Amino acid sequence: MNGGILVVTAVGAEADAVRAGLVDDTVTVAPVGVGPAAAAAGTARLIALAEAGGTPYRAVVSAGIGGGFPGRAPVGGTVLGTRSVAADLGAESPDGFLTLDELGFGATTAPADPALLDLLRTCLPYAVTGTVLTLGTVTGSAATTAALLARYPDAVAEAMEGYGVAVAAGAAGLPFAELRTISNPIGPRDRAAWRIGDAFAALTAAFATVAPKL
Ligand SMILES: O=C(O)c1cccc(C(=O)CC[C@H]2O[C@@H](n3cnc4c(=O)[nH]cnc43)[C@H](O)[C@@H]2O)c1
Repeated sequence: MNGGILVVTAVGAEADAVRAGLVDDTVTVAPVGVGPAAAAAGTARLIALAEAGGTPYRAVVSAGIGGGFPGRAPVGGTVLGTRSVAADLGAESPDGFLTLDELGFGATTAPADPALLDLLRTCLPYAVTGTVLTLGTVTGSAATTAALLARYPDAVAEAMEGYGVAVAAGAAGLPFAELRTISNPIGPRDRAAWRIGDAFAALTAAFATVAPKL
């Protein structure tokens, strides 16, 4: 895949970690804010500006740190999303959570582009592959962790931006993928368990391998 790749992160420190792995300027890295709304709005604006400037992007990657489901994605590990799912977009009911799809209002799943995902998997054979959840609220209890896994048995990680980035990329007809490195286990809130430095190092290592192939 030649040039014009947009990598969207939430915060500047994630963008710096990605840039530390790059050797040239074929990849544009931009922090657009935390959460799905900031991710969607920021990504859409960057895509539109590039199109208007005559240098459109060829693909979009949502990248950054995330939480890993214990036993599936270890802290310090790397995850590639087969799909990014807006896991809290829907309605509660006495019988359980209803997704937007079930309500008939749209889709909550954004699949990764197969060719882009294949390329990333080839570059990162050590990465865990599976569903990455996008949530507006960081999971902080065993009960929510279990409920999410019951609804999404193939979930490996969660973060707060992937689905938003995917919606913006999809609206522009661009291939999308999500790459996360794991800073913390998902479960009862425990700030002492965070390993942000390890996750940033893994982001740098991943993009050092991936960027020359994009
Ligand atoms: O205060 C806490 O307990 C807490 C726990 C996990 C994450 C946060 C954040 O505010 C981080 C938000 C930021 O980082 C990504 N991220 C990292 N880990 C997770 C996670 O376990 N669940 C969801 N998002 C996570 C996220 O994409 C944001 O950009 C605070």
